[in-house]
Amino acid sequence: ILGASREDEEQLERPGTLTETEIATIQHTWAKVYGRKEDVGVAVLIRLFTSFPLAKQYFSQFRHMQDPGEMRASVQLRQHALRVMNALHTLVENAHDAEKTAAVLRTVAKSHALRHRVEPTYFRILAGVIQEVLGEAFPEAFDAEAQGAWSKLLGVVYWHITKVYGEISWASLDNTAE
Ligand code: HEM
Repeated sequence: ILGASREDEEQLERPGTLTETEIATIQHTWAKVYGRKEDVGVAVLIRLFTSFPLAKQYFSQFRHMQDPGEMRASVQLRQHALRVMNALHTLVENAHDAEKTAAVLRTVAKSHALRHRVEPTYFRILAGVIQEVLGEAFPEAFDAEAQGAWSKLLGVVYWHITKVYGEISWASLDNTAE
């Protein structure tokens, strides 16, 4: 999957803009999630790192950890969990503002490509994990309609991230690394 991903990313179609109803659904469900942002964020990252252990490689302080209990105690993991949740919060609050959305995601994409050197595929994987964990943690709120709206929002996130990775020629950076 990892090897094939780069071509898929280049062919990504721009997702449609969110409708008013979808934005309302996202903001309504997010209010519940955000009330428990630290727990939810940590649960998302633990799921990411246990289901996709290679995703840990980028984190100096827990790349060696196997035990979810040990991960839970990692300050670096908790910090990144909160950063992801805070960024999502900004995106949800500004769902009507396409420029703000693009600007937030540009900053994230640039630092992750240039400084952290994260393969863009992990953003798609993380989007799937977020959707899965939110659906499990809030089954009543995340009905089929909410799942559809969230999948569209996360598609928008991933579209922006891969667009910026493409602009800074991630692929050629990657080839010349080390
Ligand atoms: C929507 C998804 C994500 C958001 C909003 C996000 C956000 C952030 C933010 C705000 C920071 C700190 C500031 C910076 O360096 O830019 C950060 C750091 C970092 N992120 Fe992410 N991130 C996301 C996904 C990922 C993924 C998928 C990975 C790797 C699997 C990753 C790996 C890292 C690493 C290694 C750091 C540095 C950690 C440290 O120095 O403690 N991020 N992220």
